[in-house]
Amino acid sequence: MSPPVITAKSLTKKYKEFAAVDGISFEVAPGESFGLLGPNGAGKSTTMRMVGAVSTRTSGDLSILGLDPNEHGPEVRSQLGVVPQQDNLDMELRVRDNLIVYGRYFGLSHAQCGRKADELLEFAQLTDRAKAKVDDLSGGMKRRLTIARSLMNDPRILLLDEPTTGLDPQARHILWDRLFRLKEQGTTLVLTTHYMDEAEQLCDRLVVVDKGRIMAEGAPADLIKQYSTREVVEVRFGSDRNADVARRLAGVGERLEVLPDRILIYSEDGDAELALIAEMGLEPITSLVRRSSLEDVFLRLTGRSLIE
Ligand SMILES: Nc1ncnc2c1ncn2[C@@H]1O[C@H](COP(=O)(O)OP(=O)(O)OP(=O)(O)O)[C@@H](O)[C@H]1O
Repeated sequence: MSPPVITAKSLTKKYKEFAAVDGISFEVAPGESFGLLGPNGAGKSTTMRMVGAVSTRTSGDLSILGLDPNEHGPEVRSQLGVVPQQDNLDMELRVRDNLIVYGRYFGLSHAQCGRKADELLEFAQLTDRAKAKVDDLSGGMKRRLTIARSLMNDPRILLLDEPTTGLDPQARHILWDRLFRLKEQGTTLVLTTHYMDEAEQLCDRLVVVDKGRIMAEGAPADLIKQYSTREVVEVRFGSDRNADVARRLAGVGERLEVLPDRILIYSEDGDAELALIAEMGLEPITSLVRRSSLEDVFLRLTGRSLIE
């Protein structure tokens, strides 16, 4: 097996006494799509900044492509593509020129920059916007341009911090499609997200992080198998009846989770549990049976919902 492209051991970042990242360890294999899934404030961006060689660690070990980013910052950065949480495109420049200027930073000739920019505009489905002002692009287009820009230096690893936050569903799907394409081409992707569906779609493997620590690690499907049941029944009875109904439901399904607005029943067979609820004479206002997701894994591990 090829050696990992990223190795973190007991990686820690403290701000004064507060550990934003608290001793996390993980490895990323070449060509893998690896995710950090966790709620706001979990320490995902802080981890990404250390991996991206723009922030130094307080303790622990970190190796990126065999190099310590604390000692070889520029060399590490030259081999990475970075898509930050907030687009930081140059608003003064036209779409294509954003790519050209970025390529020049990396020492590409003007001709090389032009060729690469055209290839990446095609990839980002922005060819017909090449001469547009950045300001006139939609949010999804800006994101795609930021990704195109991050690829100008042919990075070996692409770091994406919350790539689709703030985008509408259609724009997210176009972006996911582009990231799938990169994955197929063998680019190593490391992404942070607080969207469980994004993590399930894009990540071969992920770590669930909360309060600076890793709570679990694995492929999305394996995590769901390990920490949840096959199905979940979501029933709403009205928040004033929740506690009372939950008492009566004790023993139904394998496990109950009582949230302020609904009750979750974890079960291998959701329809059977719904039938049981009906037999008990309980009439939910709404009910649905769905597949377990990473949201359920997070709830199980932390007792909290991913998006609060
Ligand atoms: N420069 C800083 N000084 C002090 N505290 C910080 C600093 N940067 C981050 N933190 C704190 O560290 C914790 C982790 O922040 P981080 O941005 O890494 O979280 P996150 O998981 O990426 O969430 P988000 O998606 O909201 O950025 C938070 O509690 C945050 O307030």
